[in-house]
Amino acid sequence: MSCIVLQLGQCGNQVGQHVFDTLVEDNQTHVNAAKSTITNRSSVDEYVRNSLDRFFIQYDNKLIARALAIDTELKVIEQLTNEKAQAKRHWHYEKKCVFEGRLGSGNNWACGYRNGSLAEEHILEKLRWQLEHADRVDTILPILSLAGGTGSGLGAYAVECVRDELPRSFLLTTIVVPYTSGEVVVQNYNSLLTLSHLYHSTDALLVFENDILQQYAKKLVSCSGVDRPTNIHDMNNILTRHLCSFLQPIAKKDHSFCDLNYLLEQLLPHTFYKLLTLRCVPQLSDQALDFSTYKWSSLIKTLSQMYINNSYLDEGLNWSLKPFQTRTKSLANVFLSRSYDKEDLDNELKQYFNQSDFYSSFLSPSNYYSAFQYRDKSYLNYEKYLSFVSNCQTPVASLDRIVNKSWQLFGQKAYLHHYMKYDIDEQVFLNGFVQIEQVIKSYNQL
Ligand SMILES: Nc1nc2c(ncn2[C@@H]2O[C@H](COP(=O)(O)OP(=O)(O)OP(=O)(O)O)[C@@H](O)[C@H]2O)c(=O)[nH]1
Repeated sequence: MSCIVLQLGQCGNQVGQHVFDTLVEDNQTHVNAAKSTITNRSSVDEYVRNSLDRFFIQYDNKLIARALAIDTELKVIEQLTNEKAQAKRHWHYEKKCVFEGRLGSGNNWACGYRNGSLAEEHILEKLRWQLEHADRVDTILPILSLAGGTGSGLGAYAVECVRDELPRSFLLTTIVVPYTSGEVVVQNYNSLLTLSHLYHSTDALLVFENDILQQYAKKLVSCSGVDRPTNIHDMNNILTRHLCSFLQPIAKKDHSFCDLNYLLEQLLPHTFYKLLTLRCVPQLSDQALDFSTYKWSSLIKTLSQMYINNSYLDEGLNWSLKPFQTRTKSLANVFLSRSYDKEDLDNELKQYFNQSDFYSSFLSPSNYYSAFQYRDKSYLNYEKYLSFVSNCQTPVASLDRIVNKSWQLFGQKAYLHHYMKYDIDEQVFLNGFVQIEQVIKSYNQL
């Protein structure tokens, strides 16, 4: 089974490149592990093979990313594909799968969407090239930011085209929510329009928020003992570590690897509930990792307290909150644990996560969560790594903020003329409001 990554706009391309770097890095970590640590070499070889087949075309000893890199500006694409950048990596992009425009979309969703319609044939041609080089493509992974013009507008258009072209493939879209403030004035309009279009055309939306990524990056930089400001690279590192922990192979109880679609089916019990979040532990800087040991019980306890606090971070938690005071409810959950140790986590997970207060009342206890373990290799350079993917209420606060801020502008008809120039009229906005308000309401009723 293969996956194709659709890198859309500046953010999508920068994050997408990090994703492939991280996948390759994870596939290589066992090479340096002590021989005694790896007790099942053939399973690890199978893991690496499985990951490479999923994300790379292997040709003539080279790894070609199963990716489309699409932007309407040259800058980022050039940075990704120039010879110097390609020479540093163990993998590269196929030139035929790169599309760069010349004009950008000027942070205007409507302009991006129009650019998407102009680029449709080029995008589909590149997609078909990738399809021809895969035995079976089950999952398409678009990555984009909600706020710019290209990722959001052209991205929304491209995802609709892919949906029409591949009606049976799973579309899992990674979205990056802009900072709450300090960016472009129309970011909430762009976000609203992107969300409402993607909610139609994709099966699931995996939500990352720049405010949280920045807070997380600050925490890691400050505990690494280095005095420097955080940058976008730190944030993308965190995002992709989370994301790849979900994308890399994981085993079922019978030790066979499961497809990504199998995990997604566990997480999407109802077609209307598409919002996924990822919480991972431990949250340590690379420098701190070398000096840290931790137990599964403490990782699971921390994760449950993060959930109770409705927080993505393990810092600043209110430890006195009890499960009945949980600030979020969920509809479906998946745990993915990776390590070299053979411990079974079932009892620990039960102790902390068999809490009816965590879940929607629709759920029966047997459906609270599913757990998957891989115990023949750890993830990257972590001794143990636990990822918790959840279809829960957490992202609703961001959606609510986007809708409210958009209403404030829309009420005064502010900036609408920028959108009308590209045939996006008030009705398109009103449809977007109705749709996302319905999503918020449905999640709030869980
Ligand atoms: N996490 C993260 N956010 C990014 C990155 N690059 C841009 N952003 C965010 O993405 C939003 C802007 O979107 P971009 O992807 O830069 O813009 P674009 O989609 O290329 O659109 P145009 O510039 O209008 O052509 C802002 O919220 C930025 O904070 C990145 O590498 N990582």
